[in-house]
Amino acid sequence: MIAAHGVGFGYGDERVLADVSLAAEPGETFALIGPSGTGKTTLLRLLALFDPPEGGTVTADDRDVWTLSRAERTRVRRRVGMVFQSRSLFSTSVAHNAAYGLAVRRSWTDRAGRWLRGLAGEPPLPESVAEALDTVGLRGKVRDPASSLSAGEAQRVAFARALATEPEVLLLDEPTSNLDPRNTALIEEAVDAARDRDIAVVIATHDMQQAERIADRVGVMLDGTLIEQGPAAEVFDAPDDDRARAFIDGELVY
Ligand SMILES: Nc1ncnc2c1ncn2[C@@H]1O[C@H](COP(=O)(O)OP(=O)(O)OP(=O)(O)O)[C@@H](O)[C@H]1O
Repeated sequence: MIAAHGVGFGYGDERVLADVSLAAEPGETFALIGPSGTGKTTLLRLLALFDPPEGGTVTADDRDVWTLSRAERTRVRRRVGMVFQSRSLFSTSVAHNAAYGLAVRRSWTDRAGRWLRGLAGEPPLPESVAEALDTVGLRGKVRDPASSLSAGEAQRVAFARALATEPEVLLLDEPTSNLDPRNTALIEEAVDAARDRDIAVVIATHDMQQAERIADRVGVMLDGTLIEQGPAAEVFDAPDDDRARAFIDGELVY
């Protein structure tokens, strides 16, 4: 649904992305791997429509999103969920945090919004919120204060918040950095569950083993360029590009 076509981007004088093309396909996990500072987050921001590209286009359903009206672009943005590296939760309950994205996206006057503002009495939680909390294994903690969660649980709530909006595209920026193996496994299971629901997942990760575990396709990013992309098995086993091979073999140290 969302695709970047030859996009470039820079911060001030620093050019960060050059001629990058990537399409998020439904029911597929695309892992963006590469050393720190090579532009993975910047590319995710373009796919999330936070920033317009400088050169190239970002399309949704084959339409250049930056030529759409603001209202149309907002509608496209609502079809995209994003989980950032730093998990920022409100100091309210797990349920409130998990429902927040849904309420903002739909309307503050629908059931989720009314409930969030304390107008709808006790939950039943909106169904997609309950399902999302199930997916990340936190249904049992709906009433707990978010401040009582471990870092791993907090990241799982952030994931549930994005999933509860029933996005068509899920953009994940290092969702398991600094997490223990159990929380990492739970997030990876949730990524697989999202993919199985036909969501297009794009995940930036430093963790090559993680990419091997969960990705259908892989893109190797170096110095702001996707130097190699293709089916995970092909990229890992026989990359065409020498620098991609060196990075995958752990020889390219930044
Ligand atoms: N808001 C910003 N203002 C100025 N420079 C920025 C900004 N965000 C990122 N950069 C620079 O752009 C480059 C690419 O950063 P980016 O965060 O996209 O890389 P990354 O591959 O995601 O890195 P990491 O894996 O460490 O998250 C870096 O040199 C970074 O310093």
